[in-house]
Amino acid sequence: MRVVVTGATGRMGREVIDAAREAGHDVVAVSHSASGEIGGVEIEPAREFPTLLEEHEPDAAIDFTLPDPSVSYVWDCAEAGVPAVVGTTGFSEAQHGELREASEAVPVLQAANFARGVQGLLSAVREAVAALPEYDVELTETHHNGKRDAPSGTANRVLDAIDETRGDSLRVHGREGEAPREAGEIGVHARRAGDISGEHEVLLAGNHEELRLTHRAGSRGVFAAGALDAAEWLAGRSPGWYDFSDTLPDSES
Ligand SMILES: NC(=O)C1=CN([C@@H]2O[C@H](COP(=O)(O)OP(=O)(O)OC[C@H]3O[C@@H](n4cnc5c(N)ncnc54)[C@H](OP(=O)(O)O)[C@@H]3O)[C@@H](O)[C@H]2O)C=CC1
Ligand SMILES: O=C(O)C1=N[C@H](C(=O)O)C[C@H](O)C1
Repeated sequence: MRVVVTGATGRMGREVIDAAREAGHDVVAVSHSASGEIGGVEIEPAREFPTLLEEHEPDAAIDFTLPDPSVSYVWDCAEAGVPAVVGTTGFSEAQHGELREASEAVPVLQAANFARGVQGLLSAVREAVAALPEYDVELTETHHNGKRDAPSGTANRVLDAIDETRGDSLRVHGREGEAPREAGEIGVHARRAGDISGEHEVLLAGNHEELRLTHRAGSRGVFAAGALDAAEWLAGRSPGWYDFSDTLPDSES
């Protein structure tokens, strides 16, 4: 497969380039800030992105950047007919709308988390919340100190899954001062420290007991591998909006 990787010098960009090269894929690395070489691949300037898509005719583009450049890269993919895998998080509703609009022209797969275990976490959370409707729910996510968006994209996805199961909840982001817990609210806590790849814990408590559902990514390689799997799956699909769960085995049936 030939992949174009944007945000080449970022934490995830580097990881995807290394994983893609290791898997024997042909990589075009794109950066808005750097030149030279990365992971043994020559860096191409972001301003040339549309031309690079035309020249290299990649099977897919993989983007882990920031919301604004991500939307712009996906529009270029739509123009060039290149499938786009988007791992970037922190989009506004309007930006999400733009990605969806672009997916009318090309296949677009956006996922807040490319770790397979997070799909398991989502299923387990839905089941637990349905089985324990009266229990208090709190969500804590922990990431490295360079992360910009909070709560994480995955945390928002988990919160949406809870709401899909038990109806819209009040999300309380941290607590300070006089802040008694209200029935049904969900406390959301974002911790930033060191180089933690990503941890999400959903706590359900009631009836003098606790249930903790936790996903912990052991390294960023997990996300890179998932994004590459998604790119292989997406290449050659019809235009449309896809989810990472669509790529996993039991969704093909
Ligand atoms: N879905 C998932 O599984 C995962 C998602 N993420 C998400 O991926 C995103 C990136 O994370 P991470 O790699 O840690 O972040 P980094 O800050 O390390 O990398 C982001 C990169 O984006 C590029 N960039 C920044 N500003 C611009 C701009 N104005 N125009 C074009 N490119 C720009 C830069 O690369 P360059 O200068 O080379 O262009 C930068 O290094 C985040 O939203 C994060 O939440 C992270 C991990 C897993
Ligand atoms: O920024 C990160 O690092 C991560 N971001 C994603 C998110 O916002 O959920 C996924 C993962 O947890 C790592």
